[in-house]
Amino acid sequence: MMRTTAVKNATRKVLVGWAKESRRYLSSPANCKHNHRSQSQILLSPPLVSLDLPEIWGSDSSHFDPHQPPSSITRSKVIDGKSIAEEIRSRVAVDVKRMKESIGKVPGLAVILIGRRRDSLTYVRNKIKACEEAGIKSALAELPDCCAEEDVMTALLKFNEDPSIHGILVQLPLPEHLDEEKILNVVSLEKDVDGFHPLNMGNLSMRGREPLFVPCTPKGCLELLIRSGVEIVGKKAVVIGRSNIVGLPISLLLQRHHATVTIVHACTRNPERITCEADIVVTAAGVPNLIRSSWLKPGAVVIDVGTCPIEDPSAEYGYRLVGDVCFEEALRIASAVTPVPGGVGPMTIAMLLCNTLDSAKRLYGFT
Ligand SMILES: NC(=O)C1=CN([C@@H]2O[C@H](COP(=O)(O)OP(=O)(O)OC[C@H]3O[C@@H](n4cnc5c(N)ncnc54)[C@H](OP(=O)(O)O)[C@@H]3O)[C@@H](O)[C@H]2O)C=CC1
Ligand SMILES: Nc1nc(=O)c2c([nH]1)NC[C@@H]1CN(c3ccc(C(=O)N[C@@H](CCC(=O)O)C(=O)O)cc3)C=[N+]21
Repeated sequence: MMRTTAVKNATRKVLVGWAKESRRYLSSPANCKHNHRSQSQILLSPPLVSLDLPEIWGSDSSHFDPHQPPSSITRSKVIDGKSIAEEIRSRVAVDVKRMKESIGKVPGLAVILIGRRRDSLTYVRNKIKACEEAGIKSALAELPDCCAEEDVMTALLKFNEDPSIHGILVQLPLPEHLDEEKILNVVSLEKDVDGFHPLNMGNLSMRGREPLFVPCTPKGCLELLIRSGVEIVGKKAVVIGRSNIVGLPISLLLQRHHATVTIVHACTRNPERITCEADIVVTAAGVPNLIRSSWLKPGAVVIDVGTCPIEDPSAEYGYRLVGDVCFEEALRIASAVTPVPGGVGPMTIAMLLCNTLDSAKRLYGFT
């Protein structure tokens, strides 16, 4: 019963948010050329975050943060994902505390880690540490590389049924012998904080529909753009990569924010000619130094999702991460660039905490 009310409230919230955003979009002078059309003809992007984050998902890409003075929207050349993520995480922590004090519940995240890939171990460690710092409960199921699909399903079903768990993440990539599609299909839709369930992805891609969760990395990229004051409406955006978990959802999100989006992938001929016309380049290819200065238009904004581990015995864990972008070259020509590390990566984790909190709020009808 309580659950039904909570879901109804959440639905109402989305609708109210949608209507509010519609009004804002239609009344914005920048969009007045649309005003003669009927509202239903306009692709409106409703807010995607129902956490009490700033109203940053508005269709006009302008953002408003009730906790920050407007002067905080500054454009520096290096987009500092680490500090933006820290700010979001501390606000999640405040909300978690408020939830605990008022209803005696905290959000819970379960992570399923299969095998011992070095990078996966680091990411999972970081996610669990971030949960602890935000007051979110975490549970880790570690399975050996050679585990059977059934073992994964058992762990998944246990978390699906556990009322103290509001988010479930199956760390990818999985070992070769496991069927990723089959496994991700089993994650409860209401706990799919990664947003990888086909129904969440489908709703993200369809006009007029709302996913319960938006994938963390794509959401983090948009958050970085919006918080850095980058205008998206009507801009030419190029996304490099079309994977289900990064490239595709990023392109869908940019489209929801009214960018004109081109997708570049491994079979694209002459990608450089396409990227050098873009106002915004989001790259998620996993190819170190793919993006040279000749690939960029002067003044472009560059979001580097790529994280390639490169052997480095002098680094703490024996490797360091490099992005897709030749950072020094990009700095010379772009108006803003995200670094690797310290750009999109920390935002992915911050968005995971947001989605987990959001999930718990939705379940308990807590606002
Ligand atoms: N910072 C973060 O939080 C995260 C970072 N990542 C990183 O982002 C990168 C991409 O991840 P993911 O999407 O999972 O990787 P995938 O390998 O699944 O996808 C890579 C995509 O890039 C395309 N691609 C590969 N090489 C080229 C090229 N030379 N030119 C143009 N396109 C190319 C591929 O094209 P095609 O489809 O034709 O094969 C594919 O669509 C990786 O480095 C990963 O580590 C991933 C998740 C989160
Ligand atoms: N189900 C699932 N969901 C994911 O979101 C997911 C995944 N599987 N598999 C792997 C990719 C990769 N990913 C990153 C998360 C954080 C950083 C991150 O925090 N990076 C830090 C550095 C990390 C470090 O090395 O210490 C940075 O860029 O500054 C990077 C990458 C999430 N992924």
